[in-house]
Amino acid sequence: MRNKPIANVNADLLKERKNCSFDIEELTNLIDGGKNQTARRREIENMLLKNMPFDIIPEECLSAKEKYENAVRKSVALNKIGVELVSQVTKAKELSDLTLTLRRVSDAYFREVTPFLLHLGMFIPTILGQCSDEQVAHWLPLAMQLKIIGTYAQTELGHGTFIRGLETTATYDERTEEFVLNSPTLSSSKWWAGGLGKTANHCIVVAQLYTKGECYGTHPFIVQIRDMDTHMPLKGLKVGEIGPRLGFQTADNGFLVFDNFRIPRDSLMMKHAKVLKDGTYVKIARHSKLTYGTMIFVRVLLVSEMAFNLSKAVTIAVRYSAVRRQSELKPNEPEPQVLDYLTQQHKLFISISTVYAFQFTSNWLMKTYHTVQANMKHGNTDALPELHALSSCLKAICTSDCSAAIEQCRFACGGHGYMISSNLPSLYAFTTATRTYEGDYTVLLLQTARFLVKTWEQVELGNAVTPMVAYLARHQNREAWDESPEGIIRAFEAIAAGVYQTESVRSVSFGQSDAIKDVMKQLSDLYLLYWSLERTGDLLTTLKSTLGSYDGRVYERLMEEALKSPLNQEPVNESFHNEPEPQVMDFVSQQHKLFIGIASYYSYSMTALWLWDILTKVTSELGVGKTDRLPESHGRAVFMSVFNSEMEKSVSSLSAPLQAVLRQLVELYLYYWTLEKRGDLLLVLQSTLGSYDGRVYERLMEEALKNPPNKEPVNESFHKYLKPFIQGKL
Ligand SMILES: CCCCCCCC/C=C\CCCCCCCCCCCC(=O)SCCNC(=O)CCNC(=O)[C@H](O)C(C)(C)COP(=O)(O)OP(=O)(O)OC[C@H]1O[C@@H](n2cnc3c(N)ncnc32)[C@H](O)[C@@H]1OP(=O)(O)O
Ligand SMILES: Cc1cc2nc3c(=O)[nH]c(=O)nc-3n(C[C@H](O)[C@H](O)[C@H](O)COP(=O)(O)OP(=O)(O)OC[C@H]3O[C@@H](n4cnc5c(N)ncnc54)[C@H](O)[C@@H]3O)c2cc1C
Repeated sequence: MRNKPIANVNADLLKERKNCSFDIEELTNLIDGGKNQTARRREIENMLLKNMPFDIIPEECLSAKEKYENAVRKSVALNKIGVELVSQVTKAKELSDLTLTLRRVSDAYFREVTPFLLHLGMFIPTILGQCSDEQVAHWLPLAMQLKIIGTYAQTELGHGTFIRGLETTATYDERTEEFVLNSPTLSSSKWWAGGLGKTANHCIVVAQLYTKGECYGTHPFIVQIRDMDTHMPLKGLKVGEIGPRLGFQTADNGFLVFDNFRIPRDSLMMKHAKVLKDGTYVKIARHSKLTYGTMIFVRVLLVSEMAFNLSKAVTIAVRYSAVRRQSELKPNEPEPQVLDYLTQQHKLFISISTVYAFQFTSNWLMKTYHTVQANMKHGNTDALPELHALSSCLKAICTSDCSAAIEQCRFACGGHGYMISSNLPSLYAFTTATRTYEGDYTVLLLQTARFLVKTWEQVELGNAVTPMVAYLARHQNREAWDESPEGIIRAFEAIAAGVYQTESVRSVSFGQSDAIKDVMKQLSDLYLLYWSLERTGDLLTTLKSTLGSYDGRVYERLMEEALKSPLNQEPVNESFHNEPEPQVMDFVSQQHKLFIGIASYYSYSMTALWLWDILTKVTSELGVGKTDRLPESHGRAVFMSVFNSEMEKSVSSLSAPLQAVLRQLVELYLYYWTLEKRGDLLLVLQSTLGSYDGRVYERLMEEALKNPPNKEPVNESFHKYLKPFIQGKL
């Protein structure tokens, strides 16, 4: 499809393409996984192009209700073709290639996401990973042919991260051989599941399993929630749409509340545990966390999702940068393409290399995932902790880097990048959510840290560890890892870039031409160099050590540090008397995210007052500098010094405690910005989360109930599209 010559191509773009040092088709084959896969992808793309309805009015110009209905209309058309194609496939590998192609092509039809994302991304994988063989035989064909539409409802108003804290209960009633589902509190309302608000008629519900008076922890259940004919919510359920959000606007994320809702015994997904008719609980799993399997799978998928989304953003930004000309550098000469500015290349090229870093790592991670799954089928769960640690940190880093890089791509497109039609805002809104869902960034990094600490203990005991973390043993050897720049960078490369380097080298080592190898090597080097420079600060603090100080005062420093510990500030810790659940505010990582916002507010207010008086002078000072780093540091220094001095002037008349707090804020601001470069400021609250009375869950539910989609129990798109589709009449 892309091979056809296109009329009226911008001359600058043509020129750039002519400059390409390698055969583009060869690289396309490499990305697709081979010539045949490229041909198959193009065949499917062409077929979809012929058969898919396009938008008549741009999606972004529709109302929320119209957006949803339009998304259902397009999804149903796409699903029809998808189901047909899937039914022709006989081999597992063909199915996974086809699914990936459909996933990629489907993105061309949605500015936002399809309400079927959770059906495909989590409902079907959970059936495969959590059901017994008999259950798979029953549910999978229904789900694959979209005779039922499902979602995954785990998160509640009160708990998302801490799964063990979920409050929804499933209590077994042996008289009727049913489970009774209940939402005992407001905070136990299921919240967020995609497709739940209006589309799904089935739902995987994660609930605390009770039988014979004992709680056995969280388990997944497969539950019908809407009537198959009328689509009305079943009796005993309150279900609706949660309200507008940053992105995911057409995903109809929903809430679900249970009131003595009864489901058959075999609704429990029984691969890893079952409840017998008489209520006896039988554990089958060899590892206690196997019920978390779908999350690992989606974390693995997300690495390739991020590669794909960033590849779209950087393609947009690079093409536009080739077309866009700005600023007359020499009189009477044409303005340069913005792509020729070094600063522009600095913004963009790292994203290109990041795409490849993510894609190669993702291919490797998916293979690792399948190997671990195959071993687990034979009863070996040894590699699961490492897979969990790997998928956690790779998911956290790639989602975070991807959304930051997409923002850079938007900045690189100037004002036009802010237009919804550029697609950059929607790509950002989609990817920034991935940093939170399927496990919050910080929480997942802490899971990996936990694994590394345990591994370190093994290393110290002299025990063997897996190849991926063997560097921990090597780095006990001071010769291999000294504090010279080379030593530090060596350590950093080994830790952070090992997979990418080896995988990219392996993938391009045969078959590929020298031209492609050169480009891949350049991208790989750029990625390594960029991150060793960006994170030099992190690497240097590795020496922030009581043991490794220059003066060798090891024992004095150990004691000094011990005395600073907050645990030593009170003789008896309150957990001796009771064990409260921590507020997330108590996590230092959370305070790190929030307190700088308060300090910044004061800094900006003080500096704004001061700036007003001496605007002219400062404007000329801010103009200095040839790169963006220098003026950024200059601006930051102005904020710091003005904040410091102006605050000092204005606090002298205040009470001592208030003075102390304000001075702490100054210190925090200064200290934070020596470590970080960015921070957020929320000046106008208008927020369900930040209300003065702290009634967060009540306000979230109140707002959700005001949501227009909840004013009608069944959306008209059910009768128009969904029902005829499910009944095979479309
Ligand atoms: C035909 C049509 C065409 C269209 C085609 C389209 C095709 C579509 C295909 C693909 C689509 C791809 C896109 C997918 C997008 C999907 C969208 C998803 C939307 C979002 C969904 C969600 O968010 S669902 C909810 C997710 N929730 C979370 O992730 C919660 C995060 N919390 C946790 O994971 C855990 O609670 C925790 C890890 C943070 C803590 O758990 P817990 O308290 O139980 O454990 P401990 O901290 O006490 O640790 C105990 C011990 O267990 C280890 N451990 C923890 N987790 C795991 C695990 N998962 N596996 C293995 N081990 C685990 C932990 O390390 C500890 O080990 P120790 O040895 O004791 O140290
Ligand atoms: C667009 C979107 C779609 C979603 N779709 C679904 C879905 O389909 N199904 C579903 O079940 N869920 C879904 N979710 C929910 C999602 O999985 C959770 O929001 C996510 O897991 C984060 O949990 P939380 O909201 O409880 O965050 P919290 O845990 O409350 O996080 C708040 C803050 O506390 C910090 N924190 C929490 N615990 C710790 C700790 N132990 N140590 C240090 N810091 C900590 C976090 O880092 C974060 O800064 C979706 C969410 C979004 C945004």
